[in-house]
Amino acid sequence: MAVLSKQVAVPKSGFSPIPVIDMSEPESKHALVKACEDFGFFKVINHGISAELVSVLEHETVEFFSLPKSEKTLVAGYPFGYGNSNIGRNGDVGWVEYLLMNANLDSGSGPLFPSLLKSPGNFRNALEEYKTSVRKMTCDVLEMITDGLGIKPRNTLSKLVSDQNTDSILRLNHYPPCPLINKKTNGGKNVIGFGEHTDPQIISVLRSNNTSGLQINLTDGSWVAVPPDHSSFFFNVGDSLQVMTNGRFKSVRHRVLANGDKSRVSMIYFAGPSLTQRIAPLTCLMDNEDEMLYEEFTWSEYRNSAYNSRLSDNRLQQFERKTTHDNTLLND
Ligand SMILES: C=C1C[C@]23C[C@@]1(O)CC[C@H]2[C@@]12CC[C@H](O)[C@@](C)(C(=O)O1)[C@H]2[C@@H]3C(=O)O
Ligand SMILES: O=C(O)CCC(=O)C(=O)O
Ligand SMILES: [Fe+2]
Repeated sequence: MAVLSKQVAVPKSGFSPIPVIDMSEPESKHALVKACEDFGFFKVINHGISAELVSVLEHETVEFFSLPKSEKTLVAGYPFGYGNSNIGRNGDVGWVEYLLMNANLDSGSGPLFPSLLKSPGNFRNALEEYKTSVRKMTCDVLEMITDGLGIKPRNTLSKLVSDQNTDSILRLNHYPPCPLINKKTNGGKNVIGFGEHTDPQIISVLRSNNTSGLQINLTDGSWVAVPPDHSSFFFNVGDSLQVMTNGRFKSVRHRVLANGDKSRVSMIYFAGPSLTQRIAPLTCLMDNEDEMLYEEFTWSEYRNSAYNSRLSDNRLQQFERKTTHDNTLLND
């Protein structure tokens, strides 16, 4: 596995500022909107997803990653399939192996489905049930957000990701314990599991085992560790939702640091719209004097441009509009 070892800022420790949203409490909608504005990140509890389903999928995922490398690479591919160390096609590497799958309702598990497993049927069923449950929870969260924003109809956002033909992805990540994290040999430097980035889609839903590593970047530039919680889900605002809210919601930068002792296993559902969906600030969220901060684009255009970029790039920059304020400054 290729290694990227570099000195990274030490995250704040102690009390965790990560907002916790109780899905069984309708009034959480206000805290939800504030979390999207202040952090672009929140943890969801009382979500109603079966712990049994999640633990079966985790078990099957661990089984898959335990296969010999020669077998896993039988399902290697791009953009979907097994990958190891290399993230995307533009030179990014991390201490991670992964399985990326199309999460469309009608995609089935595709030709890359790992039939090499002892019990492929269990893995396939767990994946299908997980995608269905997580998509439903994502729609519930997006509807709570629309309510909190005072937008009607309630499905303004959820309809973008609930369809048969949305461009959603399911990613299983495995970060093996990293022997390079040893103070004597590398001077206590961190090893990057998954480099800092924002997610291009509308919203992402992450569940991991109890191994730490995920960090988010606060608006003051500092990194904060996200305490792992295997029974909860973590949501992060993606670039497309930042644009649709005209910058009101923040697409949070995040990264994963490798762990010296324990493996981390995570599953992330990236809720994306259909390829032809127009992404632009929602006029119902704008006041008369507000200016659109972004040029409009289709999800297909944005996805193509994102997949040609490096992980840490600011992908939205090229879609930012010059505002009257910028033009005034230029003319002064
Ligand atoms: C370096 C890259 C990997 C990525 C495609 C990209 O060119 C830039 C965006 C990356 C990202 C981040 C969120 C998701 O993990 C992902 C699947 C996505 O949609 O955008 C990855 C892409 C990837 O791993 O191929
Ligand atoms: O594995 C994780 O915990 C996060 C990975 C991530 O951010 C991603 O796959 O986009
Ligand atoms: Fe991510």
